[in-house]
Amino acid sequence: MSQIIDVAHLNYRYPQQSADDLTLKDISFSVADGEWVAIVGHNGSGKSTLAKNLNGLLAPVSGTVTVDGQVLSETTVWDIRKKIGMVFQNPDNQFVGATVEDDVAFSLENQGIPRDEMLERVHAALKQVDMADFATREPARLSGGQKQRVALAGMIAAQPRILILDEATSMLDPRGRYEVLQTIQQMKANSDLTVLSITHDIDEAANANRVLVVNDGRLVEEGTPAEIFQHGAALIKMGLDMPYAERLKAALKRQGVQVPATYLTEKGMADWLWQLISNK
Ligand SMILES: Nc1ncnc2c1ncn2[C@@H]1O[C@H](COP(=O)(O)OP(=O)(O)OP(=O)(O)O)[C@@H](O)[C@H]1O
Repeated sequence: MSQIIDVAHLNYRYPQQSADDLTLKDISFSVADGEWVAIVGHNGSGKSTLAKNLNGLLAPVSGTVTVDGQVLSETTVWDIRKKIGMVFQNPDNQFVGATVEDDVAFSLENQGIPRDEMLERVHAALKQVDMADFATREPARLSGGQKQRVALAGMIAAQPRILILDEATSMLDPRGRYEVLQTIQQMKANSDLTVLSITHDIDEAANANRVLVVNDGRLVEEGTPAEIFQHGAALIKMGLDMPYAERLKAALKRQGVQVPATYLTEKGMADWLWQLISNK
């Protein structure tokens, strides 16, 4: 698989920081075309700053960001932004339309799509996030979770090559989060979408092909969800919750039950428990 994102030795500092201080410290990683990568880490570790460096909202002190073969610079930034859809934690700052449908349509405006097709795509996207009934409402009057769904609908309609989700499901309840993740999976199945999701949600991270852990501006771990979740209680130090299967294992261990040392999914734990019970 070819690389769609390549970050090399990225250093970033905010203007008000002193010259010897950095928010992002020598970050390097690549993302393959079509991959789903989760970025996890404590509050304030630099995840959002990293996301904003990827589409040129912030410019690094040194290091390079290459997207789809183009090195990010003042001249390539507009080309690159067309390929990246970003959904932030607080969608309020992203709304531009007077109504929900206008807002979703705005994401398509610069693509020169005929009006009929545009309307079709807007309504299909709103339906996918279960917001079709709100098409003519004012975005400002929606709940936090509904706003996140509308922001996601904008990205579904725009069909970017790369989707960056910055805590984009944080205001949804577990069911809503599950539905949105299913929608993104579907988007991925229908196109060669690459997903980068910044999240505290363990299920969102578990859906990824790979997990990157950021701590104090540095990339400190990288692995498959299984490799990362194997860290058990140390996950909490990395800014992640423990997956349900790991919490269950810890509780069984406290009861004196010998549990497998390797990471198991919920299904893996269920199979293991079933075998344990059947053999008694
Ligand atoms: N606009 C800004 N100006 C100055 N410092 C900032 C700015 N935005 C963020 N920071 C600082 O940069 C560091 C990294 O913040 P960032 O928002 O990237 O972290 P994060 O990992 O995304 O956290 P969270 O999970 O809370 O969103 C923090 O110390 C934060 O206070």
